[in-house]
Amino acid sequence: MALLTVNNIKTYFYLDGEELPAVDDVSFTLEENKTLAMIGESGSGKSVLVLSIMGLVDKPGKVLQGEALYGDSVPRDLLKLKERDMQKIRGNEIAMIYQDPMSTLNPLIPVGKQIEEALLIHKKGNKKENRKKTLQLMEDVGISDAQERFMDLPSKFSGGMRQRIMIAMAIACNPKILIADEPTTALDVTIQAEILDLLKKLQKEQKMAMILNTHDLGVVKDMAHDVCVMYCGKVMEKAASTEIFMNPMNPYTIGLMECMPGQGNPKEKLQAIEGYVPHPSDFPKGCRFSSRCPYAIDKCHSQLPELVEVSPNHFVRCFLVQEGIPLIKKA
Ligand SMILES: Nc1ncnc2c1ncn2[C@@H]1O[C@H](COP(=O)(O)OP(=O)(O)OP(=O)(O)O)[C@@H](O)[C@H]1O
Repeated sequence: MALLTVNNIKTYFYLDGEELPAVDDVSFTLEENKTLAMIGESGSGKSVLVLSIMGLVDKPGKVLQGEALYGDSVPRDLLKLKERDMQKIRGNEIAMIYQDPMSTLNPLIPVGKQIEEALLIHKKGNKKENRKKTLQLMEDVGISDAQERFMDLPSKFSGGMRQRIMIAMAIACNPKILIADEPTTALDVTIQAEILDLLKKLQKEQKMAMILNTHDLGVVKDMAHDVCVMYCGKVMEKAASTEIFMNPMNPYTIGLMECMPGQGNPKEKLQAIEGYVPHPSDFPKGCRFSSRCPYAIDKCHSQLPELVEVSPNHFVRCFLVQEGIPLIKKA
């Protein structure tokens, strides 16, 4: 069942007299207890999208349109809630973790106190219960000597351990949705796997739904039930994860797959998508990927394709796919 239905969100930034479409008409559904991965290179709009849903976009940004219908029986539009009501949901029913734990953790306050604070803000229990719950949360996220480490400052912990503390804060109030924005990007590869395993375990135990922003298809394959591929503020492809990996259709998705280690002959050099993600002030006139797409035809440079359901629950934004034109790379 749908827990969050996002319809047509547009979030633009206004800088130096220019209008910058960071998130441009994005829609998706997050199912209860499921993980939806948002994948795309840096600058594709993943962070701005989740900040828009959380009501955390500040000037010069503005959410111009859309709805984020949250809840299963009587859904409420998060974008229309008063800040006071949104505060009750943020950190309580919908929690977020970021790439850099130090941007969330206060360096001057012991970690145990910070986790406890997350419970206090939402008035969860009395002092004694909260202390017990905090120690349990620390154990749950893999800090085994919780009692001894309760009063330690964040600086006493490694990057991976800080991320565990941030996860403990995020899950303290048993959120229904956890938004993880590049949660492992800043960590060593071995630690990344541990944090992802932890998120997977907690999601199952706590029956949370999760939105996972990442630029790493390996993470998507391992974690996600559903996938949205984003590029330059637009959804390029959307389907169940198994379908995306078996049958990627959009040239951008195919490009991302070709960059993924372990896809082809291990002796061969990894492919890369040529060029860079354009800045929003410089998006191509037609399909946003047309300036880098190895298959682009004339039409792709002048018209923007719609996102079309090409098979049940598989949506693709590409003229070639929609018109059945075979993808042939230009020499
Ligand atoms: N405060 C801001 N002012 C102006 N432009 C912004 C601001 N925040 C984001 N943007 C622009 O919005 C676009 C989308 O950025 P966003 O951070 O959402 O991308 P992303 O896919 O999450 O990438 P990353 O993983 O690097 O954060 C980018 O072009 C970015 O430059």
